[in-house]
Amino acid sequence: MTYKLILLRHGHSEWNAKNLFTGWVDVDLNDQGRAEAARGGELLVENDTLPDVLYTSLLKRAINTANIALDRANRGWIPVKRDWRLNERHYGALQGKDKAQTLEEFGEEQFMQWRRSYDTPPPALDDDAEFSQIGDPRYADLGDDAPRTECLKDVLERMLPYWESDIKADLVAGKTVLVTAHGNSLRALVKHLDGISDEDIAGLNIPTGIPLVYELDENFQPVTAGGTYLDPDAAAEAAAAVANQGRQ
Ligand SMILES: O=C(O)[C@@H](CO)OP(=O)(O)O
Repeated sequence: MTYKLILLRHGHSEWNAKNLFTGWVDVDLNDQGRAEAARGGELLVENDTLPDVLYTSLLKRAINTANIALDRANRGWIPVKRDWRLNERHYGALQGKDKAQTLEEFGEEQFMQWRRSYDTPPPALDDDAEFSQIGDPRYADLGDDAPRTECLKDVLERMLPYWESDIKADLVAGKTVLVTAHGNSLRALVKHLDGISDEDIAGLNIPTGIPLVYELDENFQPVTAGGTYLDPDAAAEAAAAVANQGRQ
């Protein structure tokens, strides 16, 4: 008995294209992102990997990616659960900042520590800053616990309880689960599934719009380490592009 989990990072967003740190800012997909999402849906069909239930973050780039992909797979009718715990990492005071300018201003070491270290969050974002989410009704239940910045460790800690309580329960019920989320929230989940060390996770980048399928054994261990991208060549190329952001 194995479980099937599909991870899908949203397609390119307007801010990916502008090379801005995004985090919890609710930017939409651009045309490239919508095309990637549609291709993601086709890959699900071509590989006969159709989800029974969908999980998304509360951010429209993930929601719309899932809608487009599932529509293409004629699967728009499956039940949906959304939770802030699948949101992108809150990027703190870097939200809305240009990645290339940030690299230039702070240097490679600090830039990469903020982007990819496991436990160093960027400086916190002020509540009255332009790109703050404080006061956004979708996070009202969080009250004062709403994050003002997060490192990957924080993302893992807020995401894992939801994985345990909800997502795993659907897998155990025999459902093929699609999680449509973000570069860093999916890195956190992959770190957990594959048992990647705090150091090695820095080198892992998730490409946009390409389904990553995990077959998990009864202990939720991946049958194939790292899962299987439904288009491995495109995934390798796109992951390298993510790694190089800020440098073009
Ligand atoms: O800006 C962001 O929110 C993320 C994902 O796009 O960027 P990075 O890959 O630099 O963590």
